[in-house]
Amino acid sequence: MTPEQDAPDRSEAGLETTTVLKLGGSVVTQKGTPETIDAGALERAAEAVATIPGRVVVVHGGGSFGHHYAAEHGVSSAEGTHDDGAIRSIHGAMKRLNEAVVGALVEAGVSALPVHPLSAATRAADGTLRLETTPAAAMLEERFVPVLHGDTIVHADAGATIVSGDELVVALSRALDADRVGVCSSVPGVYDADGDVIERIGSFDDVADAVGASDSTDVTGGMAGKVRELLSLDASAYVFDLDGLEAFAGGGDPGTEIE
Ligand SMILES: Nc1ncnc2c1ncn2[C@@H]1O[C@H](COP(=O)(O)OP(=O)(O)OP(=O)(O)O)[C@@H](O)[C@H]1O
Ligand SMILES: C=C(C)CCOP(=O)(O)O
Repeated sequence: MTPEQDAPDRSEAGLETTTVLKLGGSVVTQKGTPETIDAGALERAAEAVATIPGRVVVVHGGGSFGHHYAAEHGVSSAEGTHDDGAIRSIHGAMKRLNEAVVGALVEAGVSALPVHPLSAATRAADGTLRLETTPAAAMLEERFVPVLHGDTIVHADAGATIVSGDELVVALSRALDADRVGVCSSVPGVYDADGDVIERIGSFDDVADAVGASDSTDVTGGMAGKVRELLSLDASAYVFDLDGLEAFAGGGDPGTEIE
C-alpha cells in the first residue's frame, strides 16, 4: 500500500503527535528459544501500532535473535569485538527479526520501512551513542513508519558493541522531540520488591533493590538497563505489556511511568 492510501485516520487529533514505541524482544519473540518469533504476539502488537495516530517510530529489541548471538560472541553494550564475522552474525540475526517485524506491521496496514543502526549509529570511546536520525525524520515527514532495532554498532577503540533498543528510544525521542514514549515488554510494568507494579519512578535509587536482569539471555541489562536508560530522558516514558500497548495506542498511560 502507499502511505497516503490505507493509513489509519490521523487527520484530526493526532497528526502532529510523535510517538516512539519499543516492541520488546521479550514480547515479539520467544526469548528463551533461539531465533523464534512469537507470531501471535507480534501480530497483536502490529495491529495495535496500526491504531496509533500521528507520526510513529517503532524500535524493537533483540529477544531470542540478537541476544543469543551477542552472548555467543561475548559482545555487550560495554564488551566489544573486532571479529567482523561476529558483527555480521549478530547484525544478520537482527535483520532477520527486523524483516519479520516490518512484515507484520505491513500486514497490519502500517507503511513500515526498515532502518538498520549498524549503518546509522556509532559509539565514541567513552560509550556515548551517536545516531543519525535524518533518515527516520525524513520518513516521518513522508508519513512512513521507520522501524529500527537494537544492533551491533562500531565503537571507537573497542571494535563493535551492542546498542539496545532502549538506548535508541532515548536518542530518537530526544532528536524527534517525541510527545509519547512507550516501551512494551513482557511485564505489565516495573515491579517493586513485593511484585506490585510501581506507578511512577523518578530515580534509580527508588527501585535499585527491585529491578534486575532479564529472565532470558540478555546482554543489555534487562529491566535495570531499561529503567536507567529511560530515566535519562526528559520526557516521561511508560513501561507496559501487550495489554497495556492497546491502552497506550488509544492514548492511555498504562504501566509504570518513568519520569
Ligand atoms: N523489577 C522488575 N520489574 C519487572 N521486570 C523485571 C524486574 N526485574 C527484572 N525484570 C525482568 O526484566 C525482563 C524484561 O526486560 P527485557 O530486557 O527482557 O525486556 P525487553 O526489552 O522486552 O526484551 P529485549 O531486551 O529482548 O528487547 C522481564 O523478563 C522481567 O522478568
Ligand atoms: C542484542 C542485540 C543485538 C540488541 C539488543 O537490543 P535490546 O533487546 O533492546 O536490549
